[in-house]
Amino acid sequence: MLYLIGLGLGDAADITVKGLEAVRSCSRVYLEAYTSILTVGKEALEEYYGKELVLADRDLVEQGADEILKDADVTDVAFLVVGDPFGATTHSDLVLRAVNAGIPYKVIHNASIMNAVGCCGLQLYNFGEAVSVVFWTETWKPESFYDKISKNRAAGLHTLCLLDIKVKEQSIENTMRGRKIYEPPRFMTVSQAADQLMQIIHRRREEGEELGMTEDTVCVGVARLGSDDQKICTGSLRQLVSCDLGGPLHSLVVTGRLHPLEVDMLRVNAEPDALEHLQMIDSSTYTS
Ligand SMILES: C[S@@+](CC[C@H](N)C(=O)[O-])C[C@H]1O[C@@H](n2cnc3c(N)ncnc32)[C@H](O)[C@@H]1O
Repeated sequence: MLYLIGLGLGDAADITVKGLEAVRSCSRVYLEAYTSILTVGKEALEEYYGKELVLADRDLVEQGADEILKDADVTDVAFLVVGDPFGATTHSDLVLRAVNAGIPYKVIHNASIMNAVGCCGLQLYNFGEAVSVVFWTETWKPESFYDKISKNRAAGLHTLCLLDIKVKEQSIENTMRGRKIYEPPRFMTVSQAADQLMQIIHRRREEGEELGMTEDTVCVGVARLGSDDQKICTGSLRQLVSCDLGGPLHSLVVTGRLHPLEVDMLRVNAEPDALEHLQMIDSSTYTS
């Protein structure tokens, strides 16, 4: 049996009882290590589970799936995913490979950033399509996430922006020379994502485009949701450029039309200036 087990968002103890029992019964346990991270590392999980874990990077999952599935028809193998196994990244490829190989599989769910983000006070029903914000380079500055946010906002919907994670990346030079030297891991912060959005807004304003959001749009930055030191900060996009929410992982929410209850909830974690702004919002007409 292949078990896909969600680990939740906080620390080692966030695994469900059902998940923990499955982990302990498996002969091999893989920890997916490239789409999300917990605030604790592999060793802390090993100690808590009483089980050795094999780190599964992108190469292993995408090119070495046969190794993960080996003998899973006669023995139990676990594939651990931070959050929920089907939250944001679906790992459908691994499931389809198991199905095609006649290997039974079972999913043990857990909290995901896709639903935990509700703790910021916005109603999950009012979210549109989630987007990914990637690190810009000198020569590659994609803006498609802004267009999706604008589309959501035009429909009155909020947008969850998942922020880039770069692990086991190589510089172009090292790749070209065939050297296996990796860059240190990087995790995009709320401040960096807000800054990229501000740059898009400025550029599009100069081009005379009608804007889907502005520097004054109310946004929420969240960090390390589910952990003891989670942070939530509500402010205008401009304010979030200078916020420091600490270590990874971060997500940014761009609000759409706000319900009065959502405004009340947003006030709980609002920056002082944003508080004034929120007080002025007439939720039925809010669009800025
Ligand atoms: C591919 S998604 C996460 C998928 C994961 N399986 C889940 O269900 O949560 C990874 C992104 O989610 C966001 N994220 C994940 N965990 C988070 C947390 N605890 N706090 C804030 N953002 C988080 C970050 O933006 C991160 O880059």
